[in-house]
Amino acid sequence: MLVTGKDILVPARAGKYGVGAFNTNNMEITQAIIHTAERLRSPVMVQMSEGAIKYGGQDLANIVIDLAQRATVPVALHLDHGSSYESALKAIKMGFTSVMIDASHHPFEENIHETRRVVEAAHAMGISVEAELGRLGGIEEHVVVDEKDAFLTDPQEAVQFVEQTGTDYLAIAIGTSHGAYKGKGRPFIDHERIEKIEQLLSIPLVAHGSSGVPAEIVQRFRDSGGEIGDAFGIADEDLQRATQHGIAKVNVDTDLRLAMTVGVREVLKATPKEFDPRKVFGPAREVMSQIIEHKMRVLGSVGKA
Ligand SMILES: O=C(CO)COP(=O)(O)O
Ligand SMILES: O=C[C@H](O)COP(=O)(O)O
Ligand SMILES: [Zn+2]
Ligand SMILES: [Zn+2]
Repeated sequence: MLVTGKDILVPARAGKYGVGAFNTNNMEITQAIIHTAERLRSPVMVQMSEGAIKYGGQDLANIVIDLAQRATVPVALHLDHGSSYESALKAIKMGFTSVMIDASHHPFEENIHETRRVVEAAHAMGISVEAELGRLGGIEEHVVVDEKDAFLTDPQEAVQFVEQTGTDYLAIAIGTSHGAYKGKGRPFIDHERIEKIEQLLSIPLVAHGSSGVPAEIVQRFRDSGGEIGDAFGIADEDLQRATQHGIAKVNVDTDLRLAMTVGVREVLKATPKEFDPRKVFGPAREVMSQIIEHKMRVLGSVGKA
């Protein structure tokens, strides 16, 4: 069933488990996400960035909405990294049930102002809101953030931010970063910071940049002709600890990008004469489903629907 992000994340925070928020860019990724959630009786959030909206538009949003409405587990359609009030409102008009306003690159007061505008409008329409405070490294939807410019979320500032904006859930910078290169080796996750924020805030917390970038998928990517450097993701143990301390929404995009691409590359490498799109793109769904299942088991959302 199609629900709001709050309907999914408030129980997750209370139940001390995480819910995967998986980015989609096409039908096959959407099917892998929602069918796996259905099979494992797990709530799930399907998210589209502004780039995905540009790529798939209302066509793709409608695929998500239709699969979500026909699902028997809770599914939210979420705008990932919305860059403006207008972008958030446009997503709501498209049928999104949760929107992020990411004004974390603006000065604190401006972030508050922009976020509060979106909260007031979204709440008037019964839609949930995610905001962000602090700055991840890596590449975000609209800006490249050099590691030196990244900064972790200040717990006291987070309290003030939530009080003044009314956001339903808050993305915090805790050491994760977007993309396949999250640092040399295991990224450092500031669990002390998470646990301080957990004590001060009762709303669901969000971890961006939470792909695990599994070595097995990276190897399959290389073996099927892909080129990738020293790729590292967040460790399962770090995610499990974070979900015990307030992290309820866990964002995953890179892992599905790698899995989808591995699925396609392996078909094209093994059967160079193949040109049936169903045979080229279809097998990737299974590769993605395995990644999604692993994440749902790590986060503890299996059976929580
Ligand atoms: O944060 C994300 C989407 O908002 C995705 O992070 P990854 O790049 O680690 O998948
Ligand atoms: O955080 C960003 C997401 O991974 C989406 O990235 P994208 O803008 O390439 O779709
Ligand atoms: Zn951001
Ligand atoms: Zn993100």
